[in-house]
Order: sequence, then structure tokens, then C-alpha cells
Amino acid sequence: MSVHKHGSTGPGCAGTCCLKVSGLGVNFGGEEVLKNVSFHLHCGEIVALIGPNGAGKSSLFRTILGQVPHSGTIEFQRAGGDKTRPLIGYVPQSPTFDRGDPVSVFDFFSAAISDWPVFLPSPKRLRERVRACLARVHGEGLMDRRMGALSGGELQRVLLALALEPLPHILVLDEPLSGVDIDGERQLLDMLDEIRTSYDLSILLSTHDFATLPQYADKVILLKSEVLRVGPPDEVLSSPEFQAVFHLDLGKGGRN
Ligand SMILES: Nc1ncnc2c1ncn2[C@@H]1O[C@H](COP(=O)(O)OP(=O)(O)OP(=O)(O)O)[C@@H](O)[C@H]1O
Repeated sequence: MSVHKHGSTGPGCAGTCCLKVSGLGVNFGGEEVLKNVSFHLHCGEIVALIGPNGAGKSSLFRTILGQVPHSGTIEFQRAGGDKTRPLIGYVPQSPTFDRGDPVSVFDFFSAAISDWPVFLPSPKRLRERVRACLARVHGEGLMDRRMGALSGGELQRVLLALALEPLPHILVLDEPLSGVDIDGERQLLDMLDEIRTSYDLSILLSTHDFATLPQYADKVILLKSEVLRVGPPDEVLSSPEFQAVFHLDLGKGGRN
């Protein structure tokens, strides 16, 4: 469980650049879902992607993950100018589990990170490994809980722990706050803040929760097929582009 440090400042970049997306375009069956999308993600930054339903947020994430053909470029920068693909941890939009499902957090986790058959007694070292992974999100106590019995916030923590094993360079989270209550939301956001500092991660997440953006996001990207506005949260939330898209005037601080 090493802590790694990221690359150097990229050309034309004020900060230490980790991901550079330039002129990105995605077309699904003739529909231009993403058009000329450009932005930079710097090391240690939390960048929030906002936009209405169907704006292309998930499509952008899947393109960065290498799952979608595209035009334009996606460049990664790592320590020592190494431009090989970095590890990306991905938390998809929250899956649902049957409330009666007997699968425990340990079963779910160990099936994902090892090939040990779940019907055999688990070796102590595997339990220790899963416990250490869950400890990254202060979730050791969740290990023997059933997946179906977790709250929205607890489920997000388990998925986050999974995305952090092995430790990625970039963490991508698709709407991590949906289905999470106010307390769970606060815990999750504090945890992301702690994780980016402890592990020197860059975090890219999408959200429909604008009120919390000024407290945790370094930068906000307003997307509606194309980037309509990018900048600090206060600036984006009080922009005419934001008002035109959401018909909301949140003013400075992001609260109405
Ligand atoms: N595999 C696909 N094939 C065809 N069209 C797709 C595919 N995936 C997404 N789309 C379309 O691309 C557009 C953008 O969808 P996407 O899921 O990326 O938006 P989103 O901003 O994540 O929306 P939401 O906030 O509702 O999750 C939508 O019109 C969607 O129907």
C-alpha cells in the first residue's frame, strides 16, 4: 500500500498536470454526445462535473476509462514524464443489491480482488487484506455486513474502498452522493478530501448536489455535451451559463 507521487507541471499548465483532455468528441449512432471537450485535472485536485441529465457525464467518464471510441486526445502525465496509462479507480453509479441477498461485504470484496473460491473457508491473510482495504475508508466494521443491508453511504464507502485497491493515480466517481443521506454525504466528502491528501490522488466526480461544491471542489466543469463553463465553484454557480441550464440562481457560495 505505497503512496505515490504524480508527475511534473505540463506545458501551459499552472499546476501539476495529471490528465489533459483536449478537443474530445464522442458520437453514438450519429448523435454527438460530447463535442470539443477540453479540461485539465491537476494532481491532488477534486474536480466536479455537473450538468443536466443526458449531458454526457457518464459518457465522458467511460471515455477516459478507455471504453468509448472518440476524437481528440486524452493525455496522462506521471512521475518523471512517464506518459503510460495511469491506474484509474472507478466507482460507477450506485448499483442496487437485493435486501435479502446473503452476500457479505467480505464475500463481495474478496471475489473482486482475489480468485479464492467463496465457498471455501477464507484464509486469514485474505481477511486481513480486505480489512486493510476497508480501513482506507474507515469501513473495517462493515466487513461482515450483508451488501443488501448497507445504507447508501456505507455502500458508497465499500465501492470506494474497492476502487482504491490497488491505489490508483486518478479516482473517478459517477454520482457518489446519490442515494446518500445528509450525514453520509458529509462523511463521504470528508473522506474524499482525506484520501486525496493521504494518497496524492486526483479526483474527478459527477454530482447533482450543488450546495456542497464550494466546500470541497477545487474546480467545477459545467457540461452539456460541450464544456459551457469551467472554474472555481462560486464562479461557475453564479455564471449565466449555470442559470441558463438549471434555471437556478445560487449566487456566491452555491446556496439558494
Ligand atoms: N452506449 C450508448 N449508446 C447510445 N447512446 C448512449 C450510450 N450511452 C449514453 N448514450 C446517450 O448519450 C447521452 C449522454 O448520456 P450520459 O449517460 O453520458 O449522460 P449523463 O450526463 O451521465 O446523464 P445522467 O445525469 O442522467 O446520469 C444520452 O443521450 C444517452 O442516451
